[in-house]
Amino acid sequence: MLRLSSNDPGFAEAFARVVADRRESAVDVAADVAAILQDVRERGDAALGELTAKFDGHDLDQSGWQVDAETCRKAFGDLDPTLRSALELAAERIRAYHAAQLPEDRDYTDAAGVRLGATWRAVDAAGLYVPGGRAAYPSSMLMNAIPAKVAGVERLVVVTPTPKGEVNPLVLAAAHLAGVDEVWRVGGAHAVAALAYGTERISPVDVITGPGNAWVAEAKRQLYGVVGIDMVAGPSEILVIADAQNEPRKIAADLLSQAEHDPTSQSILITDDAAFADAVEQAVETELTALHTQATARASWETNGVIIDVASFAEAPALANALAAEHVEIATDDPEALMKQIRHAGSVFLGRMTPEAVGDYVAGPNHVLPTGRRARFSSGLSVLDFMKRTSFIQLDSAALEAIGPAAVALADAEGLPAHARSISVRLGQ
Ligand SMILES: NC(=O)c1ccc[n+]([C@@H]2O[C@H](COP(=O)([O-])OP(=O)(O)OC[C@H]3O[C@@H](n4cnc5c(N)ncnc54)[C@H](O)[C@@H]3O)[C@@H](O)[C@H]2O)c1
Ligand SMILES: N[C@H](CO)Cc1c[nH]c[nH+]1
Ligand SMILES: [Zn+2]
Repeated sequence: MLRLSSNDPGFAEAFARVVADRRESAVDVAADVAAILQDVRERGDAALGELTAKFDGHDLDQSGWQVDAETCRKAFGDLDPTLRSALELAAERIRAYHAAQLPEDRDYTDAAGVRLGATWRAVDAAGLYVPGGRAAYPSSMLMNAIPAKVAGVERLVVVTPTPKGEVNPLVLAAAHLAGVDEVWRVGGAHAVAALAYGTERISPVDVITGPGNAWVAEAKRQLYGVVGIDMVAGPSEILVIADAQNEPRKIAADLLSQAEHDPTSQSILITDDAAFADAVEQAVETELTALHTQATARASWETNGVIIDVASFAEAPALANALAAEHVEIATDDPEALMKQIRHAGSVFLGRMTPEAVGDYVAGPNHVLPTGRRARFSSGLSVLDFMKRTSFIQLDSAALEAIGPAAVALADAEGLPAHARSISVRLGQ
């Protein structure tokens, strides 16, 4: 864990190093991933089977490549009632939030008499990555599948690893609840490759969404263009901006909530009170001992944790914008004032009673969010990631008379006479 103070003479350089390190390629997996993608492209299911045996420790021919719909339905039926209600509440809130994102088609005639518009259509097939290496993620099943359903995608294909061949029943129950069509028991970069290229068993998809570790995130990044991707959603990150009015143990718990995801996860605290910073540092130690995910959270906190004390919160927005973190929690008296100045963040959590973890499960907005400073140019997963827009144009002869000559002039200037001709022949020239 790194302690920094904005009063220190070397602060600017030290903070610049923190910003430069905010990439999941803290482990550089690009070359390994490129080799895996090529292997799956060339050898299909044979490669997928071998890589699953190597990384997840089971033989797909023995354990089964796919989980059928009846098994998912039964997993849902067998759920403990409390867990079923929790899953249903999460699903309802996620559905309601995403339904409001559905875009409207446009169709109008402008002043020149030209009819213009755009229609939104869903992709035919979506590949949904549901992580499952260190922990199982039924919540990510809902966060991927519900927006895809709302968008109107016809084929929803889930890939999810089942380490040692063990399937998590809540993940299957969530697949049933969300209306997923196929569940394949493969994970990692190889599963993403299978979705993009297709294999003997898995038909390719048009868009791949969802979160994952460094290998999954890098595979999506490299496959962009072969398929659509939502954005790069890698190991989780949290930036907490908190004043001394908070209880240190609560802020410590918030920092560890993301540290426990992955040893390469990143948790940062900005505070305006050095004594509070000390107290949170101590509280993290106490909280860590209570977690069964302690080893991962400790590795993450020790390697990537940062506590920055600033002279005033007026310094915080610039630091937050440079970090462009996946999650930003603002636990101060006037969170709104700081939020207005934060331009780059995946999602912002306002006030002392809004822990980031509530957004991971039940708030409604999507928890699949850009990491590695990509909130500078990407947004969280939405219904629009499963849709694309087609524009349309219609002219009558009066409209063509109005705007056609300008097009002819531009086509001539570009040295493209056939373009000019296709317009001028209709203008009677
Ligand atoms: N940004 C977001 O929106 C968001 C949301 C939820 C979860 N997450 C992140 O998802 C990740 C989940 O990670 P996870 O590991 O538990 O599950 P995962 O499913 O993402 O990855 C597990 C798979 O990685 C592959 N793998 C592991 N080691 C490998 C190696 N050395 N070489 C090649 N492949 C290897 C294996 O196939 C394994 O099945 C965490 O980093 C978490 O922070 C991010
Ligand atoms: N915090 C993760 C996004 O970075 C989402 C998640 C799912 N389950 C728990 N947390
Ligand atoms: Zn989380």
